[in-house]
Amino acid sequence: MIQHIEVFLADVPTIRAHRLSVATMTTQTLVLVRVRCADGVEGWGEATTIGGLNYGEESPESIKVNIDTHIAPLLLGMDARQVAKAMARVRKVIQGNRFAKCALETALLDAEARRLGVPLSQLLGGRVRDELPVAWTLASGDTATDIAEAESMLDARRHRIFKLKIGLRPVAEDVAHVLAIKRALGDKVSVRVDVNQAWSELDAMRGIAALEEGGVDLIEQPVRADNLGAMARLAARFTVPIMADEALHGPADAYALATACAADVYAVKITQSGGLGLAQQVASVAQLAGISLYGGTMLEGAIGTAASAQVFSTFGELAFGTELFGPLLLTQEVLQEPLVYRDFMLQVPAGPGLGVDIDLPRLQALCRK
Ligand SMILES: O=C(O)C[C@H]1C=CC(=O)O1
Ligand SMILES: [Mn+2]
Repeated sequence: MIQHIEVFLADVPTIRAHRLSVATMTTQTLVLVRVRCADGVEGWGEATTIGGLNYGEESPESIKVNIDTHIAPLLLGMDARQVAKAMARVRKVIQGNRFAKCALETALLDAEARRLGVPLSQLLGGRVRDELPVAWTLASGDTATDIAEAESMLDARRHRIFKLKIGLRPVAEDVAHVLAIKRALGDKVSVRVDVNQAWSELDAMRGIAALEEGGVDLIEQPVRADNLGAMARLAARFTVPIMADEALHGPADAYALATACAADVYAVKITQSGGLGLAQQVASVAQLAGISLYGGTMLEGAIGTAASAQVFSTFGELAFGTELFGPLLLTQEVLQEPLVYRDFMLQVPAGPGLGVDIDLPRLQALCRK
C-alpha cells in the first residue's frame, strides 16, 4: 500500500554559469519525490525542471504544491504494486503536470523493481544496451572558455559530443562562435547546437545554412515550439537534421510532428513526455515514422538521470546518443555512489530499481528549510 509521499526541493549550485537563450543558471533546483510503501519498500523519482518558469509551465514550487495538495491524496492507500492502475487514476483526474506524474511513476516503478530485485528497465521490456553515449553542453557564453572545456572533456575521455547553446546573440555572432569551436575541435567530435526556440524562420534559414556548411551535425529546436510549419520547411530545406525538443510533450505531439514531417530527430525526455511509459511511446511513434532518437535531459540530478538511462537503455535505435550529463553540472552529489561515466559513456545502473541509492543526510542538508 502507498503510505507516504514526500517532495524535496534542493538548491544545488552549478559548476559554472550555464547560459541558455531562456535563462542563465547558477543553481539547479532538484525536485525529488520519495514514495514509501506499507511493506517497507520505498522508491524515488525526480521532477526537476530548468529556470523556474522560464523553460516550461511547471516550476519546482508548483510541482511540490500540486503533488502535496492534489496528487498525493489520490495515491495514498492504493496498492503500490499496481503501478499502471495508480497512474491511470492520476492521469484521469489531473490535467497537465507531466513532471509531477513522471516523478511519481518513476518512484512507484523504482519501488516495484526493488521488490522484484530487478533493474527498472526490466519492467519496461528489458534493455538492449548497458551504456549510453553522453553529450556535454558548452554554455559558458565565451568561445575560448568553451574550447578549453571541450578539450578537457576529450582528454578525460568523458565527452566527444558537444551541444552549444545559442540564440541569445545576433545570428552572425552565434554562427561565428559555433564555427570557431568546430574548427578548434575538428572532425573527432560531433558539434551540435540548441537554439531553444530563439530564432525566427528567417533567422533559422540564414543560421542553419552557415552551420550546415561549417560541419555542424544537429540543429535543435531552432524556432518556436508551436511553429510546426516552420520546423517542417526547415527539415525539408536542409540536410543537417532538425531536432524537436520543446515541441515534444509526449506521444500526441510525437504523432503530430511526424504527421507534419516537422523533425528528423526527437529529443525524448521522460519528464516532458509525462512519464517513463509515455517516453517509450514517443520512441515507438518515432520508430514507426522513421525519425531518429536522442535521449534528452532537463538537467536533472542523479535520480532523474538514472531513470532516463533505464528508459533509453530499452530504445532499439538511439542514433544521436544522449545528453545525460545533469549530475556532472552540479557541485554536490546526492547519491551514496555516483553514476559511472567512462570512455564517453554513462553506464546504465545494473542494480535493483533505478540502481542508485540516495544519500539522505546529504540530500537533507541541501533541502530548503
Ligand atoms: O535541451 C534543453 O533545451 C535543455 C538542457 C539540456 C541540456 C542542456 O544544457 O540544457
Ligand atoms: Mn533543447
